[in-house]
Parts: sequence; C-alpha cells; structure tokens
Amino acid sequence: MGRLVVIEGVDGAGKRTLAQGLTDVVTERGGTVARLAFPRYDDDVHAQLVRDALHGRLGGLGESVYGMGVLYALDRRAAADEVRDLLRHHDLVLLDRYTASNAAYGAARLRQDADGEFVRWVWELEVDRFGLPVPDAHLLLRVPAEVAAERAARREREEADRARDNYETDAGLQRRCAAVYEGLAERNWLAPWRVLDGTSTVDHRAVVDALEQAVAG
Ligand SMILES: Nc1ncnc2c1ncn2[C@@H]1O[C@H](COP(=O)(O)OP(=O)(O)OP(=O)(O)O)[C@@H](O)[C@H]1O
Ligand SMILES: Cc1cn([C@H]2C[C@H](O)[C@@H](COP(=O)(O)O)O2)c(=O)[nH]c1=O
Repeated sequence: MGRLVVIEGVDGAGKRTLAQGLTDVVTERGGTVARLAFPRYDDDVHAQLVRDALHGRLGGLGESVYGMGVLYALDRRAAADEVRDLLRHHDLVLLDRYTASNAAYGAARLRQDADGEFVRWVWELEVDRFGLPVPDAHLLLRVPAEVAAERAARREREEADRARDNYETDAGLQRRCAAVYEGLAERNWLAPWRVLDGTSTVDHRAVVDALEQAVAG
C-alpha cells in the first residue's frame, strides 16, 4: 500500500514544481509515483463548475463559501475510488491540493481561523460524511503571499490559459489563507504536516528522505 501525501500552499507557492521535483527523486530511486491535482478541471464536472464560478460565470454561486466548498468536495468524492486504486499500485500518491485547501480557503474567505466552524465543517463533510481517503502527510509550502502573487502573475504572462481567477487576484484572501494554513499545520490537522520554505530552492532529496523516515518510524 502506497502513501498518500498532499502538497498545500497559497496560489503560486510552487506546489506543481515541488510535485515534479519529488516525483523525479522517487522514480530515480526506483519507486513509483501517481499524481493528481485538485480541482480536476479536465475530468470532473464539479471541478468545471468551480472554474466557471472562480471566473465569475455562475452568478451568485461563487459568493457562497459553503456552495463552493461542496463543489470542491464533490470533485474529491468522485475521485476517491481512483485514489484508493492508485494507492494499491504505487509507492507514493502525490496530491496537489486536497481537503485542507477547502478548509484554508473557505475559512480565509469567512475570516475564520483553523479552529473555526468552517474548518470543522470541511472535516465533517469530506472525512466523516464522504469517507475520503485520509492523507498520511501534508507538505505546506510556506511562501509570503507577495512572492506567491508575483509568481502567479508571472505565470499568467508566460503561460496560455493561465488567466488568474477571483481567488488569485485577491491579495487579502491569499494573506489570510496563508495564516489559516499555518494554523492547520500547527495543529497537524487531519494528518501530520511538514512546513517547507518555498522562497528558496527546495531540497527534494531531503523531503523524500524525511517522508521515508516518517513511514519507517
Ligand atoms: N522555489 C521556487 N523559486 C522560484 N520560483 C519558483 C519556485 N517554485 C516555483 N516557482 C515558479 O513559480 C511559478 C508558480 O509555480 P507553480 O506552478 O509550481 O505553483 P503552484 O503552487 O502549483 O500554483 P497554483 O496553485 O496557482 O497552480 C512558476 O513559474 C514556477 O516556475
Ligand atoms: C482544491 C481546492 C482549491 N481551492 C481553491 C484554491 C485555488 O485558489 C482555487 C483553484 O485551485 P488551483 O490550484 O488554482 O487550480 O481553488 C479551494 O478553495 N478548495 C479546494 O478544495
């Protein structure tokens, strides 16, 4: 049975880049890695509705924090069997965002913290009610919101189809979200958290070593 590891962080923190770096190290060492990124815009109708809402195309739905939370969660619910199957066939299943993203962004939108009602609701919905696979570990890429925003803006200029959405252009939301993530990590919410400094080059070998030790220990 493989390990389920989730990468979290604000928009532009470098999650996709970290996922690729960790994948390279694990495969170099002979292991197998499967990756998913949530929302699954290419595969799931709930994720496609999320995208519409994030770009202001679903009327008032995007305003509803709980409504958005349900759509994100339904995308994961639809992926749950696939995640379980991937865990049976790979050493590492690496997720770019998962349940903690819902907790962090929703709480930040409602100006709550990691002990707030919204974070509890996400756990009740996604873990207790939907029975989603629980991660073995979270990796939080800690990056000042300004740095992440600059990276996201640069990526928007450089890559086609990467126009920033309503969350990505909201600097206050990104700052509050970074604070909620810190609270989730302090509490080891849902699973253990390891915080990585995303402002400099991440040592991918050291991260994989630490994950392997955590599994062995
Ligand atoms: N450690 C780093 N130092 C400098 N630039 C980085 C670093 N990691 C990623 N970047 C750059 O920052 C930009 C955003 O990175 P990436 O796409 O990995 O972020 P992300 O967290 O997956 O973003 P999003 O959540 O918005 O999809 C990219 O242009 C990437 O090359
Ligand atoms: C999975 C998930 C994501 N979000 C937020 C985080 C981002 O701002 C957007 C879209 O994600 P992307 O990585 O930029 O494609 O949605 C969320 O609030 N809840 C979630 O479960």
